[in-house]
Amino acid sequence: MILAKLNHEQKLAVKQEGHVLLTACPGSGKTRVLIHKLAYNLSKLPENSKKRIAAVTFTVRASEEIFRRLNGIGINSNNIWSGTLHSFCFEWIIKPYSCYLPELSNGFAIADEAFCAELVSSLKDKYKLKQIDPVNFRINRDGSYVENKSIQQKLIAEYHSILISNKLIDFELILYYSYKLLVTYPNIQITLSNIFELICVDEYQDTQDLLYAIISVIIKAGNGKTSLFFVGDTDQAIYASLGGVAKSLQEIKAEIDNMPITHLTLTGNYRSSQRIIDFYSNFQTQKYQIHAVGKNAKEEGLITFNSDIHHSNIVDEIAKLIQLSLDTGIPENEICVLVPQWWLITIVTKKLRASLPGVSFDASGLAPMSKNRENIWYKLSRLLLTEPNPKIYSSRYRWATDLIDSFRVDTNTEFNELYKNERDLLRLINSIKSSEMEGIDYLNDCFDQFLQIIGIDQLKYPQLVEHRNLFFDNIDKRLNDDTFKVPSDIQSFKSFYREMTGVIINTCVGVKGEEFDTVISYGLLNGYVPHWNDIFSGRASDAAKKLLYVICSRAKKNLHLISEIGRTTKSGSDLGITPELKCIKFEYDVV
Ligand SMILES: Nc1ncnc2c1ncn2[C@@H]1O[C@H](COP(=O)(O)OP(=O)(O)OP(=O)(O)O)[C@@H](O)[C@H]1O
Repeated sequence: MILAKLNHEQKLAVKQEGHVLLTACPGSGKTRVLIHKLAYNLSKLPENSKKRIAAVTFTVRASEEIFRRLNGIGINSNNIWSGTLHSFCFEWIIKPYSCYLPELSNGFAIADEAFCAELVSSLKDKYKLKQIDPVNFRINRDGSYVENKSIQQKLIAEYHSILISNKLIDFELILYYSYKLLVTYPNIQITLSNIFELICVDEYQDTQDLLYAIISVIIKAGNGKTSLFFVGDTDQAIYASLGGVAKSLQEIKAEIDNMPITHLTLTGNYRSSQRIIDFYSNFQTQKYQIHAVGKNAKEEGLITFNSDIHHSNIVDEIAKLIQLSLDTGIPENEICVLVPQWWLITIVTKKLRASLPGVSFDASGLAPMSKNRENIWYKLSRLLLTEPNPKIYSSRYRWATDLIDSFRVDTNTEFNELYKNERDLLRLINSIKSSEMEGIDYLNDCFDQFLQIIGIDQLKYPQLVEHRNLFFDNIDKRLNDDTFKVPSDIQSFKSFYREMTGVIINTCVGVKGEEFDTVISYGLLNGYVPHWNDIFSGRASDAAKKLLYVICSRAKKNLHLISEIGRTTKSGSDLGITPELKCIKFEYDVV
């Protein structure tokens, strides 16, 4: 029954036992298989089993989507853990076992990105590096730096020692310390392999070496008890310059001591028209035919490429294209505008809102509080900022569990008997209201009311105060950062948690795995796509092809590509059209 909506190949993939590597083209149903694999394996767990199934995703948005979809097919996801690799490591390794590491045994918090960026900037000045000089902060399995230039290495060493002396860890340290804890203490490996009967990794092609290292240690400790399910597409590997490695079957096998892995694939694309597929096949690195098999297969749609528009007119042009789709009956949330750099999201959204006042827009990913995800006040704020609604009941229930756990860790006490279970806690939180209009004032007011009702004097718990200060400091920095121009009113804060119903504005990385009737992508210029980092690291052509492949394969029917003119480098040279796009011979439509 669970598998009724899958084709034969997809069913086989779900039912395949043991370790599996599933690679297939865009739109072939990899995510669908992953969701059903979780549901299928869950259905086989005995009732009241303590076993867990993990789904490690590339973005937080993707893991929320997993829960939403499981909920949609009526699956109780209590035994599923899903989140990014960093949250997996933080929750299952760092939090429970940090006392074993001298660097973390006196307490720690996750460093805010803005704090790290400021620190790196001042260290670059100190070490006489230019602000644009890249520094690779990744750490190898043995603790050495991936970065090989000696000045940069000194900078990283000082950066780490400042973080540690401030009891802070960044994302790279979370991964490295997790790996170190795992290999130093085999009991942790064994415990995790006893907990997890299956570990799924989505978009494996973009994960970094330490992911393979961490997951394979757990798989090996399980010695057959824990299965691995890797899902991805090497043509969509767009993180190479940021450390992503698409390992081959042989390499993955070697990671798990040559245990057998079944390599499966899926054929056919259920998402896009054949015309769109034929267009983006130009950017394929492995040549094979992709056949459209879904309901859009025969759509003609529109495929346009504009390389004449001046960048000062770009918003009007995008607005025109959005209107064009709306006029053909495409709903707002089936239109996506892809910006070349994430900090442009809020600026472009603001301008488009002014240009199309009757259209709603959803700019995701820039919530001012999103950098505090492990902070207890973040966990409380997302419950305060969302309305009780049956559609998100299971998410809010999960967030309440998370809040109860964090409260226990931060205060060493339990919630008042009255609010000890999720339902009572949610009822309490739903009853809290504030008339404050500014996001920060609103949250502060709600936090105070919350503490008062549960009878907690935060001053008695230094960790609560420390985390509250950190939470608001981070928001404050984000709001005051001119680059982001994030709005500060409470409605904007709340809008980050609303279900997306408007035209989506995001980056290519932000919409990995998603699909839209119309995709509009601008900034297709050498220096943006591919990014300078790719150009400097000698991977320009490969990176450009893969980015274009991912961008174009999000579209079901219409695709509008723009390489605007008039954009320059800091030194004033013109940015040219991405060469891999420029050389394509295609009969574009004219609109
Ligand atoms: N067997 C099927 N029958 C009908 N529709 C399907 C089937 N399999 C997948 N789809 C639909 O095809 C679309 C693409 O599926 P999905 O997102 O799982 O592909 P994917 O392989 O993960 O794509 P990408 O690599 O681009 O993320 C979705 O709308 C999905 O619901």
